[in-house]
Amino acid sequence: MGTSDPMTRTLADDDPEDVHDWLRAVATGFLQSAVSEEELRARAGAIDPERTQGAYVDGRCVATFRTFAQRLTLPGGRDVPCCAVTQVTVTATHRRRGLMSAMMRRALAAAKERGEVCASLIAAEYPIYGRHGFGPATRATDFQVDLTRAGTDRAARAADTGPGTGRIDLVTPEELRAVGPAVHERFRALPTSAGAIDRSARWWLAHTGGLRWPGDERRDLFHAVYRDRDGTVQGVASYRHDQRWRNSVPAGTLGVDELTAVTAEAELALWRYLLSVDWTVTVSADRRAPDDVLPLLLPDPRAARIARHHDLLWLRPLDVPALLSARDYRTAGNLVLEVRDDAGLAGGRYALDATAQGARCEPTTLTADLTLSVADLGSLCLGGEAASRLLRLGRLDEHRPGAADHADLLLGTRRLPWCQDMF
Ligand SMILES: CC(=O)SCCNC(=O)CCNC(=O)[C@H](O)C(C)(C)COP(=O)(O)OP(=O)(O)OC[C@H]1O[C@@H](n2cnc3c(N)ncnc32)[C@H](O)[C@@H]1OP(=O)(O)O
Repeated sequence: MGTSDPMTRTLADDDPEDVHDWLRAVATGFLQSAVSEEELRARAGAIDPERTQGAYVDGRCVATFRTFAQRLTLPGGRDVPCCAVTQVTVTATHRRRGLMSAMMRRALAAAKERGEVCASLIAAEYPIYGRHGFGPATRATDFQVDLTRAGTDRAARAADTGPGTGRIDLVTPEELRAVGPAVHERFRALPTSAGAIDRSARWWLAHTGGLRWPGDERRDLFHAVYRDRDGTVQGVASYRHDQRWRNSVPAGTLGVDELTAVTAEAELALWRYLLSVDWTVTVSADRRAPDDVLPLLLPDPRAARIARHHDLLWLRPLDVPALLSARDYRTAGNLVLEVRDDAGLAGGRYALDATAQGARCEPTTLTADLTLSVADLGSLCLGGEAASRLLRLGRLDEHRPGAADHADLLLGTRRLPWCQDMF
């Protein structure tokens, strides 16, 4: 067994075996025992060697860390470049020696250098990333709808989308690949889509079964689209069905994998469709917005049980002026924030001037209204957390009475920020 200290490096540009070794280490880090050659080939396509770090001991990869370029939608519908962090693993033999922290520091510095406005990730466990300046910025709700209690009309026409409106069509994976990306891009640009992230061509390929490997447990999805009266696709939904029966009676669960709608009409029509599929007693819908309309669509909203309510997207501001200038605010107003950042990446005092025409945020010497950590700014910046709640916890310092309430008025959003995609 080697005794040398781990050496951290980015992957080689021109060596597929280097990438494959790294992917095997990711699998080990995530406690997956074996990876097929086919899976290695399929996964390798996502990897940009320059943005991928590995730590090596005697030539063996013991820690992994990867980032990729992402676009994040802010309140108001504009998006900013973001550094998405993923596949962070340290093999059990080498954990708690600072390997992850060292790779994180390097990745955040590189992101700042590239001009990425913040970093994002989905945290496996809550306590890992706060110390690196990440705060939970969006939450998601997993609903389980008991159709036997919901009071919905099971005999109604499945695709009844209402008088004179559009229609639901089931489409093939290839058809979804053709129409889905444009719907999602339009969705991302809506003023109410804060927290949405872009989907690559690879994302659509994986979602529609174009990237598979043996042992992949993803079940085949059905894809439905909503077309409005003019034939324009305004929403898409993908779902699976477990086809369960008990004593000759349907006992199935329809699992909603995703639902993205550009119009309210499309959103309602797609939900009505998903709630009406025969052989179904339970509709499960994971990672929905906490303020999704789903429960209120049911005559008995309590039939939509909340199975889980959890943090999803975590954000780490890297460029406070760029982040706060690009979003819209609920009302006009001024706020001076003192941001503490132990890593020295985004700290400083910043003046925000929000108007109906747009916002400006720049470094200032004015007296601060609030002092907060960069991680708490990550939680507040999309409007998914309240400054007044953090104040009650003693996590913010208020230098002007009412400043936290004023921050809530400015930063709060009509709809909660929401990200339904895992990465
Ligand atoms: C975005 C994503 O990819 S999420 C996936 C994260 N990966 C996993 O969960 C896979 C299993 N776990 C692991 O691979 C590792 O334990 C990691 C990646 C979570 C941490 O890697 P390590 O190299 O052990 O972390 P590192 O030594 O840098 O820890 C830094 C600090 O964070 C703390 N920390 C690390 N992991 C955890 C955790 N799971 N819970 C609580 N604290 C933690 C450490 O105790 C340490 O604190 P200290 O500086 O006060 O001593």
